[in-house]
Amino acid sequence: MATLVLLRHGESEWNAKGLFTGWVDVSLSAKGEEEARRGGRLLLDAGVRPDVVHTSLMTRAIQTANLALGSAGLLWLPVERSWRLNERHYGALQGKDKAQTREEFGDEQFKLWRRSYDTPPPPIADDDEFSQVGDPRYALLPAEVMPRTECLKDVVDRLLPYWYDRILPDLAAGRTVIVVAHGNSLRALVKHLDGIGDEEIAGLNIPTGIPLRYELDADFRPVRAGGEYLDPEAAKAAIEAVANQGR
Ligand SMILES: O=C(O)[C@@H](CO)OP(=O)(O)O
Repeated sequence: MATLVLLRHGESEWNAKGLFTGWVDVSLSAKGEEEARRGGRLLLDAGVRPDVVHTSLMTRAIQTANLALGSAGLLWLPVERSWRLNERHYGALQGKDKAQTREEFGDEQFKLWRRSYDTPPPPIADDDEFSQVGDPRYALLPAEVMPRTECLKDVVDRLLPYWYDRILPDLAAGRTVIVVAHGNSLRALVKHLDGIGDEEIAGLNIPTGIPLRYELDADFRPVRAGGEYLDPEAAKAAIEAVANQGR
């Protein structure tokens, strides 16, 4: 049996403003910092002690990992970071207000862009102020791999190599793993873990800052579908709030 903990970063400055964020590298809000610290205390209270942390290359996930692990007394943990755990690239929607986008394009299109499995938003132009082309952290990424937009399916495709090559070996070695990432990169991982269908995944939302624990069997399949939030009541309300963004 292996233990895997998934943690979405705390509220970011752009979550608070209701903007599509994607690969734009915004920081946590003060509330998000507190959520991250609380996430660490939840780990401590539940007796979950990760041996290794995996994060994306994005500041909000790295800050969350540091704050959560700091409050759990685990700031020393070995860490591995990868762009493959980044948030879904939101294409030309990056920097746009969610409520205004919904008003301008209608509920159907808004839902498709936000939660459908295989409809990406229009690509972002390389000279857009919210493009990541030229960002030094992606300098080693081959040009043809650098996304200009992504749907959830694209995220599954770029995340799974990291799951199989980097995370599974840690779990197989008996390590408890914590993955600190993003709403949509974690939706992609949960879809894979729980075998959620392409239609059904539209209804799944991940709250900020609340650890989600999975016990995995010998085949690295969840013992209990959906895992277990370490604060189920808070998770319920927060999931609802994510689902209702843009309304
Ligand atoms: O803007 C984003 O990058 C994501 C996560 O914050 O938003 P959504 O939940 O709308 O996919």
